[in-house]
Amino acid sequence: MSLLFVVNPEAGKGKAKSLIPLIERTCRENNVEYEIRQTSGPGDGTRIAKWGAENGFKRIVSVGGDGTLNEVVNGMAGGSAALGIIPGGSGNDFIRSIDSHKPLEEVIVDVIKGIPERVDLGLCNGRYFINVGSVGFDAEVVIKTESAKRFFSGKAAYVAALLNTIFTYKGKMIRIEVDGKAIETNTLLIAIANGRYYGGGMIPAPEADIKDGCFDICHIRMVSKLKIFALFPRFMKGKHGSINEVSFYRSKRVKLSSNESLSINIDGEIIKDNTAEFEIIEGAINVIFPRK
Ligand SMILES: Nc1ncnc2c1ncn2[C@@H]1O[C@H](COP(=O)(O)OP(=O)(O)OP(=O)(O)O)[C@@H](O)[C@H]1O
Repeated sequence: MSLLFVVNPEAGKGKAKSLIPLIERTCRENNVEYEIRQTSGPGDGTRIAKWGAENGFKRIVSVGGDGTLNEVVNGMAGGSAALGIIPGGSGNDFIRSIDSHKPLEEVIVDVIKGIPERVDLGLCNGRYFINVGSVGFDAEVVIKTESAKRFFSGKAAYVAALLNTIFTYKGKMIRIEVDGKAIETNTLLIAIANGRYYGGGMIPAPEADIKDGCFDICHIRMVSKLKIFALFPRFMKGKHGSINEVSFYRSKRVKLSSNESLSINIDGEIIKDNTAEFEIIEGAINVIFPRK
């Protein structure tokens, strides 16, 4: 059996790269053939994973955060190789949905010995995602965090972006088509969830299941700034369901459109478009699960 490790050397401020000696040692100890390739910039994870899928690697392993994982997924979707995940980024939200809280050494052994199981993927405007797509407040926070990184590091950049967004975000008029119904409303955010956790462990859709063939969709209508402060801690814990402005849907497809350009957050990466068409692709990828 051959494994390909796709390592983003920049992920987690070098954390993913620092795992290379441990990966090499664990593979040698387990007598498996392996190859390690490092990404050289955005998009390279997709290219390397595609190359691996076309060249007979049975297991392709993302070593980085959710951005690297998204790129690897886009390179191997539709093929028969199984996806392994080693958390080495600053954001490692998807892996929380497959419930691995083991030490990294054991995670690497799991990637070698774990059993692959079919998991759903989302497709948005032609691009695959494995975790969560969203539009609105949280996508603005992602954009602002990137700019804040010029002045602050890590968590401080995120907190600065969050506060800035709370004070400046005015809502987005979005038309939402789901299950043959359409609503148009001023929206705080809409999250289209395959995985259960995003944005550093927040829980937009507490019932989301990566194997159920459906998205869990959380829509929150625009609320006052004061209410955003009240809502936020509940959203973090997935306890926002009883709030009036919150609605949940479960569906295989959802279409969002607006007269303005929408910032669409796909597994933490932003794309811009006036429409976002989401479709679930049931059992589209084999993911290696940790051994019990
Ligand atoms: N060699 C490289 N240099 C710079 N960026 C890279 C390199 N290789 C990959 N990338 C980009 O790094 C991005 C972030 O990676 P990832 O999300 O895995 O790590 P992270 O540490 O969790 O990052 P962040 O928290 O900043 O999103 C990816 O979208 C990828 O395109």
